[in-house]
Amino acid sequence: MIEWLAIPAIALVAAFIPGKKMTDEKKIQQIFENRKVGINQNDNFLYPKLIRKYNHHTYTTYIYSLPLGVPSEAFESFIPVLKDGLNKDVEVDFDEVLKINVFEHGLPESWNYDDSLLRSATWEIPIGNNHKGTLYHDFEKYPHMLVGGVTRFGKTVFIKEAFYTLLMDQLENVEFYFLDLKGGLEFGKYLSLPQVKAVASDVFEAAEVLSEIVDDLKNREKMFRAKGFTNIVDTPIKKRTFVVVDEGAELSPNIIAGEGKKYAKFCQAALSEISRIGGGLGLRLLYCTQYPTKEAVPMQVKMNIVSWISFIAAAQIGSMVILDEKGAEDLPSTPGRAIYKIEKKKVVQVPYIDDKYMFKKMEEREHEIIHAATNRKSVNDNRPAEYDENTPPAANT
Ligand SMILES: Nc1ncnc2c1ncn2[C@@H]1O[C@H](COP(=O)(O)OP(=O)(O)OP(=O)(O)O)[C@@H](O)[C@H]1O
Repeated sequence: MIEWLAIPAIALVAAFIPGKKMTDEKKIQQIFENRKVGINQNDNFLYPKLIRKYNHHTYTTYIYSLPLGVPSEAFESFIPVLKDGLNKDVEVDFDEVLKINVFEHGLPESWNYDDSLLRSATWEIPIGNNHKGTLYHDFEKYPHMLVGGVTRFGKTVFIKEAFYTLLMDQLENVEFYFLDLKGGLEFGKYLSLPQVKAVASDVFEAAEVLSEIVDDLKNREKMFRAKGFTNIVDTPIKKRTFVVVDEGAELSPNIIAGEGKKYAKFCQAALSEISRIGGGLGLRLLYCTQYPTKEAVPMQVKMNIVSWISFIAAAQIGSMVILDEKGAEDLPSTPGRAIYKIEKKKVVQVPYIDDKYMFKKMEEREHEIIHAATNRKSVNDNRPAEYDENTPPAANT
């Protein structure tokens, strides 16, 4: 009989006798044995078998074959055990074989953003450093992003670095609408930039701005249909419109009381529409919340976003809502530490940026920033005459 055994924790301490320095390879083997990771076959207990080992500059990869019948998902819950046992960062991956990367050094506690991270003329933003380098997110491939995590762990800093990067890389082509529902305190100061079209600071203003965006969406849809376009990335249209929502829960009709309720309902419907059809038409949604509940993240928005970033979550349920799997609740309490997920989860340290740095750099390029809007003429050269830069939305008057 074959059975999968995963006996609850047995103290690992015994495996690591003080004074005796065990190699990581031996420790992993010992952990397999202590945790009974394997299957029982005809009275023989079969463990994963090390088939290859690669030494890289800063980490080692161990590759194991698994006895038939061992479910690969079981290794997900095994990661914290390995981390504790080895006292190192590890990454576990399964692709026919079990791959364990053991890293010599932890991630930096903090690192500063600088302009060398910019990738001019792209829609890529640095997500953060992991053990192998800097990861980038490409909004052309994955147009929308859901950002979660408890308060004070880096959501706003992340949105700012995304905003700064996109602005500096695409001065002539980018425009932003901020639903800055913490009173407009974070992004109101950028309203004078021609690329920032509107900053809504409450649910009423948000409804007004979203109504303009949805009207524009309908115009774009009509124009795409007339021209036979299916996705903006395959057209000559260079303009991209970012709608940034922080904090999404402030638009929940179940949370808002009184008069605001019906505006909130409209906002959620509009955001659902943007997430559903906006991507192909050039809209990009960056939706942030510290309340990962179905009230704060409307189902349509959630279903249409396939790239997620979560800072530390208060509980497993929070991680499940943002990332669709657990893990964010176990992140260290380091501001800027996050899990970025598209198909697979990656732990990163997001670069730190502040208004001072952004203002300084924007001042240095003030002339370009201001004149970028006028240079836009050629951007949408393929649009019909009635659809130009002056068609709505243009809430930043
Ligand atoms: N990437 C980072 N690297 C280092 N420190 C960071 C980073 N991100 C945030 N911090 C620190 O954490 C503080 C809070 O960050 P931030 O304002 O982004 O949190 P938040 O999650 O948006 O909070 P809130 O939900 O209250 O708005 C920052 O002032 C900074 O000191």
